[in-house]
Amino acid sequence: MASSASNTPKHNIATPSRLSKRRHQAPPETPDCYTKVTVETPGPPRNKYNHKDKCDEVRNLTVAVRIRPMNTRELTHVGATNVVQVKEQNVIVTPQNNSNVTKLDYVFPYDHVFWSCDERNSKYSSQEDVFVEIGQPLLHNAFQGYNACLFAYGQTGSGKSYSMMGPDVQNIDCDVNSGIIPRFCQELFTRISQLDNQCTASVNVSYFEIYNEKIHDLLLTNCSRDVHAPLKVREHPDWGPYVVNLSTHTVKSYEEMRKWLLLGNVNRATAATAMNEKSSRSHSIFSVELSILEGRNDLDPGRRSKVSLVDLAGSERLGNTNKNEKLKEGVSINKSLLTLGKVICALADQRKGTQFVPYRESVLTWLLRESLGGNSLTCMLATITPASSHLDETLATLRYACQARSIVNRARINEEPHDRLIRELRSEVERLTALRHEYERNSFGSSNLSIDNSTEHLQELEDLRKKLVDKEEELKKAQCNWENRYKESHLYQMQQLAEIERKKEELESRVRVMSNLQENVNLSPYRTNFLEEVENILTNDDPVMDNYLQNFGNYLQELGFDYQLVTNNRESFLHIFDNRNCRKANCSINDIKSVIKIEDVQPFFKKLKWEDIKEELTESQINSAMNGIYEVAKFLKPHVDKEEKLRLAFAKFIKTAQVLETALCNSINVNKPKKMVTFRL
Ligand SMILES: Nc1ncnc2c1ncn2[C@@H]1O[C@H](COP(=O)(O)OP(=O)(O)OP(=O)(O)O)[C@@H](O)[C@H]1O
Repeated sequence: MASSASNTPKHNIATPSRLSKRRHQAPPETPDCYTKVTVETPGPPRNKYNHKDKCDEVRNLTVAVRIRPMNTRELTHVGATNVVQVKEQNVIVTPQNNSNVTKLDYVFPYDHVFWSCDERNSKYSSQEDVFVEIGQPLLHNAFQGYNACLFAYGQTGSGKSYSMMGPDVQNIDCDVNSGIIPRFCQELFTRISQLDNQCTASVNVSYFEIYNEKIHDLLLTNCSRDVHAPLKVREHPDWGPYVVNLSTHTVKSYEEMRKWLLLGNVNRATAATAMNEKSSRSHSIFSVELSILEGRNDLDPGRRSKVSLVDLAGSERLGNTNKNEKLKEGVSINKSLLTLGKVICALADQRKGTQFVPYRESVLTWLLRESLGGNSLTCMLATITPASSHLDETLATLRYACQARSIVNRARINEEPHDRLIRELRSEVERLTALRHEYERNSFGSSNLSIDNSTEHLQELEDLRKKLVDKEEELKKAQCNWENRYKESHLYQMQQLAEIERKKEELESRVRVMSNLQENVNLSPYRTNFLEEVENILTNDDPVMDNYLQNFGNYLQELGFDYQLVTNNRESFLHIFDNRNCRKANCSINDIKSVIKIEDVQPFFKKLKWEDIKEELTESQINSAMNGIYEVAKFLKPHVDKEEKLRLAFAKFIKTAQVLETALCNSINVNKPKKMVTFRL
């Protein structure tokens, strides 16, 4: 196997692009898998970005391919051969030649190629080699403040979990076989311990899986994952998509981190499939959040980063799965991977003007949005088997991986703008200081400078000195400004907190009042503030219409009058309406005690004080008028903490307006008996 790998590729090596041009010439017996690779596999990205901007890193996705040894099943397959070879950073696929027709090789170039088929071969890449090449840069990026992501992609059983975690996911102690994740965790703490004494670092971890398009927290200790409700994805305006209520755990040592990793691995869904004895059936995402503060207090600059280590489930060909109940699982896994493929395609095509990237079509791609074409430095590890029996999947994986190399990510150092300014000024000062020293050494150390040259150098040196002094001054100012701004914002935060506390209390009292109020009393933000007082004079009890009053009411109606009984806590009144003459009168219950027979009604009426009925307002008229008052009030509202008296006066105004409104609303004719409200203007 190793020897075949080291064979020099045949002369008919052709890049996939050449092959595609000749595809129509392929003989009829060309196997299916060739025609399946319909999209032209891209060559190396022509405009490879590796441009370091002032604050941004614009970089193509780094793509690595790892080839694992053939397993027993593959070796015992009839006609099994090794069809994959490696030459420098190229993977060469040589299709099996069982006819006389000449077949063409496929050559795929990558950033890293790991040949892990035979330990005795000099090209052999161990777990450590893989970590050094693609794991350590992640750590480096994280310490600089960049988000980073590594995801393992490949066919089921091709070695993703082996590369990411190791041969046994439940025994991840760091040894020669440990995968990228345990090594990453261990080295993370080694590096933290080597940080400057002034720096403080904090590490948080989370671990979840996406299983059948549902998210499950893998770090829940006492909760059965079967009954636990799946978590949801939401989008934060600054951080992008995130998992709601996902548990995160602060870890202070590798030992603590290891415990969480092990717990997560145990919880991860595994099931036997026809392809792989203990195949991982879910996509798992292990995230490490690192915050570094360059000093002991909040004023010192800091940076944060998030590293996502993703072990994708293998793409399962449904035809190869022998259990029906696994069908749904396979479909969901394929849906995520299918969308991942679409996303990779769309992103790779961005240069050609494709705008839409279907991130939202699957949970996986939605959550990996920042890692694919966003604020992250991302690496893809594609794993393959060299066995001829899996040629078509291998070609598909290689094509995917090749295409992914065209994806461009734009990463930012995650820091506050003032931290960035201070960092940039500091590095500028350092650069200028070094330049000055260099100049001084060169100018004064060299004796054979001409007079002209030395004057020129002295002038340049002077310029440098000035520039340096200016920058140091600027840095001092920036630090001072930031300190003042911090104090100001701290004060402001405290005020806001007090205000929130006050609002909370107000809200609680509003809720209490609202739950007691009659449903026909309208509420507005200002109205509710003062309803508690009104509440005292409102009553929910209906006025009692005893027999006597009932009789009197009947008399009134016979004579063509309307009436309305109104009551408050103290006494009841009768409003009598003479609609024919557009007038009304009020009388107390005691006043009508003298009316015993219908003949007594007329003299009783004569004694009443009548007043004209003015046109009644409708409820909506009252509401719109009151809304106008409240709108004006909003503009008049005095500033918090300013002019206490004015605020008091304003509060009284609002209160009065609100009481007035309640009274007006209550005076409108509706079917229900009216409440009587007394108010002072
Ligand atoms: N580089 C390697 N060297 C030796 N053995 C390997 C290597 N890669 C994978 N294997 C072995 O191949 C088998 C399948 O590997 P692994 O479980 O990592 O595949 P996978 O891609 O994660 O599968 P799935 O998609 O089903 O999760 C395991 O027995 C593993 O030990």
